[in-house]
Amino acid sequence: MELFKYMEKYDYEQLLFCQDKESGLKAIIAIHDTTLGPALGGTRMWMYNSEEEAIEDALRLARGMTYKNAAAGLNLGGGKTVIIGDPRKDKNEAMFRAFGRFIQGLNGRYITAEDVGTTVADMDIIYQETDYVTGISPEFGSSGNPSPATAYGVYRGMKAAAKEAFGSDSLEGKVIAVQGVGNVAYHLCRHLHEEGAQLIVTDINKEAVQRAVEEFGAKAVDPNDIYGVDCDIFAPCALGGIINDQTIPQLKAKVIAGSANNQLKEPKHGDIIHEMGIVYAPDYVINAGGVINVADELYGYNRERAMKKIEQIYDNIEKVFAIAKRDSIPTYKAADRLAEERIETMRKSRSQFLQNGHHILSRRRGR
Ligand SMILES: NC(=O)C1=CN([C@@H]2O[C@H](COP(=O)(O)OP(=O)(O)OC[C@H]3O[C@@H](n4cnc5c(N)ncnc54)[C@H](O)[C@@H]3O)[C@@H](O)[C@H]2O)C=CC1
Ligand SMILES: CC(C)CC(=O)C(=O)O
Repeated sequence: MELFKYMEKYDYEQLLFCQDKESGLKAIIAIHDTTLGPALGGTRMWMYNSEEEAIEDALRLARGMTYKNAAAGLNLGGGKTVIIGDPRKDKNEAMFRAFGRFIQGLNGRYITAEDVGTTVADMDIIYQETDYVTGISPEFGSSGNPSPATAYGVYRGMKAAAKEAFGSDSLEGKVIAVQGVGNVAYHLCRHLHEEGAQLIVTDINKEAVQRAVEEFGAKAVDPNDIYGVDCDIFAPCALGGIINDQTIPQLKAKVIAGSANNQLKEPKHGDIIHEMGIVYAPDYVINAGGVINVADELYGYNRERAMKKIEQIYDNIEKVFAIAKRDSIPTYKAADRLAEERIETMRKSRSQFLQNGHHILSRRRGR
């Protein structure tokens, strides 16, 4: 990949490579856009097949955070970190302390949190080195694990999508196929079960599947079979790129609404599902509950205030559908328009984030 060419194409600000031999840290921090404020986005730890794959993931996820934070109405820009390694074997305290010092060196341009492969315990270690970390333990007055908040936002957004597709936002009796029943989807399934939905689940982790079967009466299917099951709603809650040339012809759902980041393999797949009449709730709008929750820590965490904002994901999804109709475009493009319009409006009145400017972080310093 020609890095500067790619960064120029999508207007990235900064890409950092952080290495610490003693602890084995190999981290890539990507900062996409700080027009709205400091870049906030989680840290993913994953066994990438190559450094190039890790860089691509960091860049793509960082840009997604710019759009997610903008569409959610947060005064935050977009960034993300990937750490190369096996989260089950390669973690150690020194690694996250070293990573925390690298973040501190950015002086507030980037704030981290959890993502796939990292936990509240990891954020607590990072917090020993820097204030620019969220999703830390409630014992520190913070919001803890963002997954239940993400799940609640997806549940609210799914209701809005159901209203668009079926004329009612009730999920009672709806058949919902959930791909991946990890941290987010476990809580999502709980909300759906409580509302009387019928669940079909899959996961490569058999224990996770068993838990959903036992607690929510879900029916289990093999991972390859989830796309073609008879259902009303498909909820992708594992990894990205799963709406693609191979999976689209199998889909029977009328709605796609789930937590996974970067669900569309390529933009053209958003066009294809639009033409098929599938109501797609764009990933970064529906899965913003976690970032809304951790971002509230920057004001001194208030759960009630955060949950109120997460509830509004229902309205944000409705806004996206309205723009899609107004401009006769697919919903994934409408979401981009919502985010870009907000960034452009703000760009006119402020430029890059300045730590010593007046900003939410200046309120946090006195904590
Ligand atoms: N945790 C959060 O608050 C947020 C998560 N997301 C996104 O939501 C998705 C899920 O996140 P988490 O629940 O935190 O991750 P997780 O790692 O706890 O759950 C993902 C689950 O998917 C399963 N899985 C992986 N590959 C699979 C496959 N091919 N078929 C079926 N299952 C498979 C895993 O075994 C795991 O149980 C990710 O894409 C993440 O980036 C987005 C916003 C916030
Ligand atoms: C705090 C995280 C849930 C934010 C993030 O990285 C994401 O929404 O993907």
